[in-house]
This record gives sequence, C-alpha cells and structure tokens, in this order.
Amino acid sequence: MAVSVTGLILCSAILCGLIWIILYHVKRLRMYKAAAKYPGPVAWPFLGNAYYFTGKNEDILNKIIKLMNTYPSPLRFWLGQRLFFAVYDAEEMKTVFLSPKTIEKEDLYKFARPWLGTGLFTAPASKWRVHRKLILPTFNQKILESFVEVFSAQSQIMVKNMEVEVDGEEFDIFNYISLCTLDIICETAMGVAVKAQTERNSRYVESAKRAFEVIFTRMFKIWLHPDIIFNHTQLGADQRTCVEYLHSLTNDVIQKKKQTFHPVNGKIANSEVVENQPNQRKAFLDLLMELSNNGTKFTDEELREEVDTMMIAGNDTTATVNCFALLMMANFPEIQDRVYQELYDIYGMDDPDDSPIKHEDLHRMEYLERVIKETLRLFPVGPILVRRVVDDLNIGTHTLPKGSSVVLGIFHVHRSEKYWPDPLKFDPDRFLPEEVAKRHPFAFTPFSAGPRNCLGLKYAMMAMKALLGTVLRRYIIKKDHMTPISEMKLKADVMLKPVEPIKFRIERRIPKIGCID
Ligand code: HEM
Repeated sequence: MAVSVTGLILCSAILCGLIWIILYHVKRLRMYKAAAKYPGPVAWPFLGNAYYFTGKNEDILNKIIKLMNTYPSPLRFWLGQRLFFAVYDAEEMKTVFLSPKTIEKEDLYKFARPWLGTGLFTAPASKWRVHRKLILPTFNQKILESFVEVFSAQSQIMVKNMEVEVDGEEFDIFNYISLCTLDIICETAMGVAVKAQTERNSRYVESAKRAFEVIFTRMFKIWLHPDIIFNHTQLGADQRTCVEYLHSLTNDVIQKKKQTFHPVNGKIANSEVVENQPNQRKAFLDLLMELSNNGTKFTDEELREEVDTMMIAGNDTTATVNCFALLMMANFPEIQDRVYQELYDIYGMDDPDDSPIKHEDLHRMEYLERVIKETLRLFPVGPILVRRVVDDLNIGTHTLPKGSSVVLGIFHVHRSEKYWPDPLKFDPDRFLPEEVAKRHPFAFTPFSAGPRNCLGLKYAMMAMKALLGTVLRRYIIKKDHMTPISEMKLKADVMLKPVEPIKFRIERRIPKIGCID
C-alpha cells in the first residue's frame, strides 16, 4: 500500500512536470515560429547555441563577429532558452535604438547588479526614466567646463610620472592612464582625491577589472547563471571580494560627505579637494545629494549605485580609448604630427605645466577630435549592446518577437565596407563634416544612441582631449614595430580590450622645425 502511494505521488509529480513543460513551450510557440524564419547556427535542445560560446573570454567576441560575417542581419541564436537576434545593419539599428520597445536592458546585465545595483546603467526602465531625468542636468555644459581643470591637473601628474620612461624601452601605457582616469573620475564624481597616481594605488583598478571579467564570463556560460551554482564557484568568491572593496570605498565617501552636508540651505560644503578654490566646483555626488535634499530623494543605497555606475562608466572606458588613440598615433607618425601641429598652434612651445589646457581650448582641437572618433570607430569600447524586446518590433523586413533579445552589432557596423570604404584604414578625415553628411547617421554609434545613450559623451570627449593633448605636448610616441589593425587581437570583458598590453616608447618633444612658424 505504502509503495502504491509513493508511486502515485511520483506519477503525479512527473505528470505535473510534463504539463508544465508542455505549457511552457506552447506559450513560446509563437517565438519558436518567428525564430525559424531567421538565419543562424544550428541550435541544440536545451543548450541552444551556448556550446558555441564555450572557451576563453577572449574568443567570445571573435565568435560573435564570425557569426555576423557568416549570416546576413538579423541573425538568430539561442543561449539556453533565451532567444537572441543580432542586428548589424545601420537602418535596422536605428529602429532598435529609437524604439521604446527596446529600452529595457537584457536580463544578462543583471549579473552586474551585485556591484552596480540598479544605477542608470543596469536600471529597469521604470526606475531608469525617473533617475535619468534627475541626473541629466548634473552633466550640463557649465559643470563639465568646471571639470576641465581636474582633467588637466591630473594629466599633468601623469606626464610627470611618465618621465622615467623617456628614451627607455617600450612600456605598458595602461598602467599610467588608468590611474590618471581613476583620479579624474574620483574627483569629478565623488569630489575626493584618492591620489591613485601619486600613491600608485591600483587596487580599485584591479578590483574593477576582475569584477568585469567575472560578469562577462558568467553572461555566456549558462550553467553559471543560477546564483546557487555561481555563488559556490571561485568566480563567485572573486566577485564578492572585489565588490566588497569597491562598495566600501564609495560608502566611505558618502558617509563623510553626509557629515559636511548643510541641512539648512541644502548645499554640500565644498568637497575636500576643492576646498580653497574660488570656482566652487561641485562633484556629481554633491549635486545628487543636493537633489535629495530638495525632496527628490535618493536613498544612501541609490546614491552609492549611481556613483559606482559613474565611476565605472567613466574610468575604464576613457582609459581604454586613450590607450588605443595613443597606439594609433604611435603607429601613424604623420597623424601624430598633425595633432601636434594643432596643439602647437594653440600653445606654441609652452609646457603643459606653464599653460595647462583650459576648457575654451578644447573646441580648437578639431583634428584631435577626429582622431578620437576614428579610434572609437575601430575600437568601440561597447562592441555589442543587448536589449530586451518587450513588444513585437518591426525593423523593416523583419519583426523581432516580444520576449526575445536584440544584440546591436556596433563593432561589425563600424568596420563594415558598406559604410566605411577601406574600413581597416585609420583615417580621421572620415569625420570631416562633409564626409559625415554622406554617411548613414547610425553607422557610427560608439556611445550608443537614442534615449538610453551614453550620459557621459561630452564629459568623455573633453576628458580625452585634455589627457591626449597633455601627453602629446610633452612627448613623441614611437613604436618599434607597427601592428596592422587587421592583426590586432581584441577581446571583450564587457568592454573591448586589446589582448596584448598596448606598449610604446616615448621621447621628450622638441618641436620640429616644420612645426614652428
Ligand atoms: C570613451 C568613453 C565612453 C564610451 C565609448 C561610452 C559608451 C557608452 C555606451 C555604449 C553606453 C550604452 C551601454 C548600453 O546600452 O549597454 C553608455 C552608457 C552610459 N555611459 Fe558611457 N561611455 C563613455 C564614457 C562615459 C563617461 C565618462 C561617463 C560618465 C562620467 C559615462 C556614463 C554613462 C552612463 C551613466 C551610461 C548609462 C546611460 C543610461 O542607461 O541612461 N560614460 N556609455
């Protein structure tokens, strides 16, 4: 009798399980039918195409690019039960970028939430709409202009630190630049001087790097998706250690700031680094705390999430692009000369210490701006972006079904012959206004596009110009052997990175005869 009751329970459980599986698949029948109309690699039961993404992190980006080179846009693939469409046609991308149906980030971004919570970058659309509107004014032109002083001062510290490399061997430039961009973002986002450059403290940079690696690895390894498995792996342990440190830093600053907060007029006492300065520069965190006091509340946790988001969105991105831009100028000395000529026209032979770069100088660096844009074209730090499709979305000849996700193939479009003749040639003049006018506007989207684009676009361009300008006024950058762009190995750890460190030599700059009027 006991056996038959057990048997009965077992049969019922199996039956319920089967009914659940059938209902689950019936509900998704529409999506399966839609998926069948698109080209893509053969998907295995349960795993989908996850088998394709096994292997090292550095191979994943190349595998995605290979798929895009094999199939026409839009292409279909499955990660377990998740259906993805990769879109890499500028017109189709335009529709996706601009549609309210694809404003929601893909669920894979949730793996960044232990670190960034629901700050702007990872926020669900409902929260993102409210916070984006509140935060947008803190990036206004006047505030950005007040930051240029910081961009310049920190870049000057960096070029001084690089002095030891003058006339030496090739060295890894990322070490210098990442500490400089970290000092810059800490001062402008939090209003504190962490002195990463002077004290050579790279723990933040190392922790953020490892945290990114872990997030990216987890995204493509579907067996690491459930928390219960991930938390028991070495990756889970690494993430906990890194995030604990990263959070402690931000929490510390918030608590200290709160003690200087003046509750009567709702203003923050000037932050420690800017105390005796006349222009009353405010950091991003100060501005957010003032907003909170005006009744638009950010909890302490939300403040930390938004500051962590800015710290990470604004540090590694600009550091990486600066390194790529310097590499391109080392590879192509004639382009470096043109940039220097432009700087010479503004500053003559004055040293950056005597006449630092000011905000009103930045708009005169037109050629440098084109160099940065061409760098962003060939090396977009966000090589792919992923959004959820919350309702059927017609993208021209196809309809992406509700419940699927869309991968925007920015890297592929940036290097497509369709939009860029001789795409692997480094040619900043592609960004002359008359050339831009001839091109599809969505063929160049390094900062994303549409309502959920990069909030720090202007900040980033100003910071990069100040840093690169300061380096090139002081040094000539040289490479012993040029690596053709087609042979440069790239990987994605969420952001696009070079597989090998970027190295070059420096010499002190003595203006060339041809450059002096
Ligand atoms: C070269 C530098 C940079 C590049 C190429 C870049 C690129 C991007 C891209 C592609 C996105 C969209 C990500 C996605 O949809 O998944 C994004 C978002 C964002 N970026 Fe940047 N970024 C840069 C620098 C900065 C800086 C300096 C800041 C702030 C100081 C910043 C703040 C943000 C924020 C807050 C978001 C989220 C926007 C939202 O969802 O509303 N970025 N960035």
